Amino acid sequence: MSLPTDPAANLAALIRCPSVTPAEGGALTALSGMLAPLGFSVERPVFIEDGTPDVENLYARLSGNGPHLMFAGHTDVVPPGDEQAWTHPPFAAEIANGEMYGRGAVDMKGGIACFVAALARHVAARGAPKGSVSLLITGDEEGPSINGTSKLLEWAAAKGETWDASIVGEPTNPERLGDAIKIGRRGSISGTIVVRGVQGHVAYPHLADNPVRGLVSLVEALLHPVFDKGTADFQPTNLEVTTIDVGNPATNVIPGKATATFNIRFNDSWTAETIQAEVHNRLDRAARKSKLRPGKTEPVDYELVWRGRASPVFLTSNDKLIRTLSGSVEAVTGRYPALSTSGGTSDARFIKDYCPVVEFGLVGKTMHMVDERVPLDDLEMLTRIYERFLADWFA
Ligand SMILES: N[C@@H](CCC[C@H](NC(=O)CCC(=O)O)C(=O)O)C(=O)O
Ligand SMILES: [Zn+2]
Ligand SMILES: [Zn+2]
Repeated sequence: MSLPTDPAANLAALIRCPSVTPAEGGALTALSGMLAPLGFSVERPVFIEDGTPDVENLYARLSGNGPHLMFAGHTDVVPPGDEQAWTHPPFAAEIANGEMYGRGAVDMKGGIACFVAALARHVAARGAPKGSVSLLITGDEEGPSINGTSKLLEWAAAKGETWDASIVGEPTNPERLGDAIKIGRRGSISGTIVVRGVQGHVAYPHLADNPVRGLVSLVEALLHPVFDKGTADFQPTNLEVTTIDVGNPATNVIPGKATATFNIRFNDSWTAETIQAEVHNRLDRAARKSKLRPGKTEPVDYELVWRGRASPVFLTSNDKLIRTLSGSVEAVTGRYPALSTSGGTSDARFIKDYCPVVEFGLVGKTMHMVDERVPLDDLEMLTRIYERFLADWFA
């Protein structure tokens, strides 16, 4: 039986599966077909929760004597957007000028394709790894992330699975392969402020209470001063207001209600609880200020609703894992990668509760864009990095 040693062939098969989140789209079936000849046992649990789409996931395991390495990632992809705007169709895996085009090429079917190719080459050259390898692949990373990695980890752990280390194949390099591995991520939390006023006539403001005035004071208090200036390991905390909604079509009516939603990316000077407390303090102080509400003595009538689950900030401190992966990257690219914690959250935030986790994948420049694409040379180089890592880790 032929082994899936060619990362470009693996990736083409995956891209041709239109697995726009939360659809499986055939991608997990294609992946199962690649893993079976390598001796993996494959399970595909579906997780469900009210109010969220059902999602199919994959857990594949190759058992051996020695440490257990988990490769984690996702086969779901973001929608292609305007398909006419693509130079090559988003689910065709066409190659032009040495690059393969397609949704998921770098985020992150490409990482999965390379890891499978690396495993296949390892098995072909050296036989089965001197330990256990599992692939923990979700179809719910680009979606709500409710029926994906977190439930898959719980499900596998409940069956007695334990892991010694994990590598996540998300794109981590800003410009060139070898730029950076990710050893942590900032936390994330979102909230909505609802300000209630009194609706009335614009020409009779003393009879009304404009909630927009109150909301502006509250939002200003969240934007200044900055939360911190960054830490040794992380970028500064940033808060972005993502939408302000009043929905008032009339120009002569003071509205009765105004809302603002924000998202905070916080570093390790905070926890979800301490950043929430800071936000509450700032809002309470600002609610008592009357600068924008002359004549009003009562505080702004507001409610703060936290949305969804907070993502925790985390930093991996396992030197052996970081040094092994960095060494494998250097051995193939000639460059020692920076240890980065920049960017958004990833499913590593769930894995860190089970074992040390680091991330390394392709160059992320075109992820989520029209014409997402990957140089074939990068696929080959990432495969060699993963193959080297497998050899180094199990050594
Ligand atoms: N949909 C999920 C998580 C959203 C995760 C998203 N992460 C990225 O965009 C990764 C980009 C990078 O690697 O820097 C985010 O940070 O928002 C959820 O809703 O929880
Ligand atoms: Zn991704
Ligand atoms: Zn993504």
